[in-house]
Amino acid sequence: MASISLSGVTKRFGPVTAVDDLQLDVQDGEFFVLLGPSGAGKTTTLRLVAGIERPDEGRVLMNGEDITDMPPAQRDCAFVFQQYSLYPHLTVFDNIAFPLRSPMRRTPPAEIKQRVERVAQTLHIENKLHRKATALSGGEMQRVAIGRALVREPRVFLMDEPLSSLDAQLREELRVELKRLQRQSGATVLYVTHDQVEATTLADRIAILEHGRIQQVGTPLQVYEDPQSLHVAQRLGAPAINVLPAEWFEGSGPPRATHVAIRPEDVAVGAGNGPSHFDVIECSLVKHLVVAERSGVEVRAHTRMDQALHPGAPVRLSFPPDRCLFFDASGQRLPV
Ligand SMILES: Nc1ncnc2c1ncn2[C@@H]1O[C@H](COP(=O)(O)OP(=O)(O)OP(=O)(O)O)[C@@H](O)[C@H]1O
Repeated sequence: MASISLSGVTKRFGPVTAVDDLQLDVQDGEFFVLLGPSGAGKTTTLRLVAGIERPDEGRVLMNGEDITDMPPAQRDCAFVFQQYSLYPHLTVFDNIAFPLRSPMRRTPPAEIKQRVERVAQTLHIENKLHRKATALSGGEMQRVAIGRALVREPRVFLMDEPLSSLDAQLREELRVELKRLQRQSGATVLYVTHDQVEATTLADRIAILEHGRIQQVGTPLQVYEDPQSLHVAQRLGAPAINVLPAEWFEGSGPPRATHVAIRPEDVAVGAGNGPSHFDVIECSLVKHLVVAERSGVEVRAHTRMDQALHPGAPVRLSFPPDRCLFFDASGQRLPV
């Protein structure tokens, strides 16, 4: 396994700067997730590490060695794509065995058999090995695609939204399996997603990417609890963090604050009328979530089981100052 570093890496496509002076350090054995919206530069970053793209500026290092000019085949990275690009005319066994049979590897047949069977067992597809790849469900096909990466035991796994084409249940199952496999093998994984649930459950560390730049790096909890910008604060959390007008907090925050944000679980909910009352718009008993409104601003808050609220009823919401995050007009976090 290996560490990966990108140092001052920029990649342009004509007028578009896809990756902009990127600084990234992924440690050996780390599950590192790049999270960001469409067009943020996530796929380009993976392709730069794989060697499919060449940076316009900056260097790519693996285990400290400069690999910027090294061809992809020599980098020993296994790529798993969003679409399971299997060979339809081959069986599951032959699809998984494919990388071991490349002229560069020349693995003996007995070893191929042993490795393919081991990987198939890990992914619970051992009884499908002799089927054609096309005779599988979507979830099974994606397992085969992941198996084809695992069988190689590469230095680094690069995974580009590998679960996004699957239905919710399969995605969850495979997510758990991927994490277990990575823990057991100690593999270095650089994983791209725009799904925050996937990012926070899989990652040892997350980088939030936007416009080709890293906004913040940290463990999921660090990024969730201590976002350095409003953009990052809004990236993690479902329902999303509440953003409230600073006028509601006059005197209790930094004077330069233009936005105040608070997580739904930090809003205190009390029944009844009062000077700070809101109108309930919606409440979900299952999720203990209330949506309330005042002066056109919607606030989401978690309620207790025993709080009987209904649409149209008044509710008192309060925002403990120690749970509020203050941001300036450019969206940067302000110290309190
Ligand atoms: N080969 C290319 N030619 C031209 N522009 C490109 C190319 N590859 C990427 N881009 C542009 O670079 C930017 C970053 O693209 P990239 O695919 O890395 O984003 P992403 O974060 O992976 O997005 P998505 O989640 O939609 O896959 C986008 O504006 C995209 O249109």
